[in-house]
Amino acid sequence: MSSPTSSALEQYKAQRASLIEQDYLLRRDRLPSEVSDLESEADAVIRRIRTEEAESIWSASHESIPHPFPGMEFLTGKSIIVKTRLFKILSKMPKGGLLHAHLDATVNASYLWSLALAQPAIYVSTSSVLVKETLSSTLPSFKAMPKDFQSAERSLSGDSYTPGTWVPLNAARNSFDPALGGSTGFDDWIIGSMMISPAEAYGTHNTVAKIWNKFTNTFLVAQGLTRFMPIFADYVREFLYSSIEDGISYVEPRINFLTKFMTGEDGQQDIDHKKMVRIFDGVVKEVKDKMKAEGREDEFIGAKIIYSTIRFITPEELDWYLDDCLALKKAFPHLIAGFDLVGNENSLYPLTYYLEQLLRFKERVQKEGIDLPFIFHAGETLGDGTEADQNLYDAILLGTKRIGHGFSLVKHPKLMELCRDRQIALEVCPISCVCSRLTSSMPAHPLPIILNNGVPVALSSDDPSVFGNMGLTYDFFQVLVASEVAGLSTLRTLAQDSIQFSSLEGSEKEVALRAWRARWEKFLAYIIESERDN
Ligand SMILES: O=c1[nH]cnc2c1ncn2[C@@H]1O[C@H](CO)[C@@H](O)[C@H]1O
Repeated sequence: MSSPTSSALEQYKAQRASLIEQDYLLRRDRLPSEVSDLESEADAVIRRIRTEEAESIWSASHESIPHPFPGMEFLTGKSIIVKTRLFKILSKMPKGGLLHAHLDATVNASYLWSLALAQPAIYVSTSSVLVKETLSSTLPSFKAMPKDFQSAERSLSGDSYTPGTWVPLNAARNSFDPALGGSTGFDDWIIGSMMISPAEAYGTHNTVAKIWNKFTNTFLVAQGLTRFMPIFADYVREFLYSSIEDGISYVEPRINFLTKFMTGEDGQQDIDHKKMVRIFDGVVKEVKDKMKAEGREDEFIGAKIIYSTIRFITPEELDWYLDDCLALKKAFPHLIAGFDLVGNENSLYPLTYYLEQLLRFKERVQKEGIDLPFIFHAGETLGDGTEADQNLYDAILLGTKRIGHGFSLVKHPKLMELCRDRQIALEVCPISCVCSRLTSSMPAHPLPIILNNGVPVALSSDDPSVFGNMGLTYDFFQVLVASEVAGLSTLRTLAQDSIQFSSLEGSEKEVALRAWRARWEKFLAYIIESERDN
């Protein structure tokens, strides 16, 4: 066989370099022309650490983690992630906005538990007798009771316990059967009921349908605690401060308004949605004022709420929630950013089920000149052509401002084009996708396809208290280690999109972007400095 001529080889190499260049120039995760010298230097540091750690930390043997690799399934890989220098560096990164998180799943479960233990009004019950074999699958229920409530029981775990009876929380904890682990076993049981463990996600519940059952239960448990007014205010405060601590400067949580009343301090269920939003507003103001007093106002721009209810209600009930959302928007115009329907798209009603109501609402807000867009979950599914997948068509036709998840979007060329042309951002939640069994690991996640087709992306944590991916550092870490092309400009693009496509308005957005840019420059300097000190 004769070899190619040297001119043919040279020509091929030139063509190859040009093709790579043309391809890279179209990738939003690269954009080489925008990079400053400082960013270029910091990027080189990040890449070197990533390569080194792939060969050191990720190639070492770790107890009970048989095949570690960068971007591996999160729940098992987390204990390795926190050992890396890359993680420490990313924890200092200014992340921009958090645009997709369900409020009831935003605060560390252990912290929520400590808030609950400090409330004597809280009672606990179970619907069946507790035995060792079924403990982890038996759910605790919580309820705040009025002061004069008398309980017939002091223990959940004794033979005499009648299922469904309310027991004071601390009494139940102190008397918890030693055979079930005593008070430590009690704490572990409760916290385990609000989180997803690796054994559940990758073993017992290793399908989308099974993990959704566990996932839904975590909310049932947590909401018994978070929707008690004295806890609610502390919860929101902790959500804001822990986000700020992680470099997040703006949050846009989805709040589930399905339940019409929250329980007040006196144990009466009489805190309506208006009072609840007023509490939220008060905490946001308090945190803003405190940050300002500390000269740190550039670290926290504020918060807005995406009003949500669950897609199992009837169309008639939806009318009530839409009216309620509109009334809240009128009372708190600076706070209510949009409307969404949440819950498992694979098993609950599709958007088309509510079409009449949604179209009528759209017309009404337009007529009244109110800015209250839909910000729908859609396409959070492995389905192709299923109702869950087709929610993408309806979300776009109904004028959704962004798309929550949009995991199946990449299968639809026309919809990808529309999202790019209309700049409909996707709220991409990588760790959530891994935990909810949509993808096995980060290298298999379609994020680069979305990004490089010009669709804006706001990287989000979704349900951090359930998955343990508190803040946004873990999600940014997974993105950075899952691709050789990804670098600091990828992270910068994602952070900038999260502000650009937030519900912040005109001058608010400008202020947020300006503050973020200044912090980004400091972050670059910090990376370079940390390398010198290392
Ligand atoms: O990723 C998600 N997709 C759809 N619904 C969700 C997701 N995460 C949480 N919720 C839903 O939000 C409600 C709590 O406010 C719960 O009903 C939960 O199922």
